[in-house]
Amino acid sequence: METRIPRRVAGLRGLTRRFGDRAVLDGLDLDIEGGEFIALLGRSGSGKSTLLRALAGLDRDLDGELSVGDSVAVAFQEPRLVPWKRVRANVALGLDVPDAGARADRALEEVGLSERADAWPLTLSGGEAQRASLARALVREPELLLLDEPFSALDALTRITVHQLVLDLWALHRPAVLLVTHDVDEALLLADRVLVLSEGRIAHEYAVTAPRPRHRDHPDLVNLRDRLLRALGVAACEHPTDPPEERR
Ligand SMILES: Nc1ncnc2c1ncn2[C@@H]1O[C@H](COP(=O)(O)OP(=O)(O)OP(=O)(O)O)[C@@H](O)[C@H]1O
Repeated sequence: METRIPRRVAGLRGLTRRFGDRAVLDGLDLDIEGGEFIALLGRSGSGKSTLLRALAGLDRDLDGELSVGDSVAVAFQEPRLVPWKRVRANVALGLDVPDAGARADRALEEVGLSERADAWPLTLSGGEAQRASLARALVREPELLLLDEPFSALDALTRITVHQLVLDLWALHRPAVLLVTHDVDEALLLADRVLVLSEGRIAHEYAVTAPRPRHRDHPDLVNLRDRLLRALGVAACEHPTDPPEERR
């Protein structure tokens, strides 16, 4: 019988990041296994982006142990496309292989953006630009894909489409994903594991085992949403006996 041995793509032990006197990350431990989809929640200023920058190798002022493979790609909240390069060239940027153009075309096809390959970034819609940014991250076939609130600027309908796209791409390429988000429902719809960052550490961790595609009314998700909101220090969902003016 074949047993799957999880492959670790990142391991952090006692990771600490100080800004002046303040330790924003304070002895944080985290392991990321190959192929798992993690969502990272935390109050504003809790250090989510700081942790992501550490994992991306963009911050060297760290104490503790940080072991991350070379194969890491990041997509940020704003797509960060180079305006004077066409979409295909943006996707292929820094890709040092002979068939970079063909790979970029394949990645653009996967995100449904083939028709915009020769467009200038400024002519893309928000959703298209975000898909180009995903193609740029995925063309590197990363073992670890870091997503820093990539959906937060999208309108609700585009967001649903891009959620599905990310799940499809994840199923196809199976990178480990660490998604930073403010949105509890987004975390529950997408991730296998939801982490809450607080006081510089992973303070809470929840496994999400509901099968995909998920619906937000699934009883497991309703229950987890309540627990997550409490962990984040937000009042849990409205109660039928609440006075009307206190309801959302
Ligand atoms: N370069 C810096 N210099 C000084 N302080 C910083 C720097 N970068 C981040 N910080 C501080 O570290 C804390 C964590 O910031 P970070 O951006 O990681 O939080 P976050 O959880 O991603 O927040 P948000 O959800 O609002 O995006 C904040 O208080 C921030 O002001």
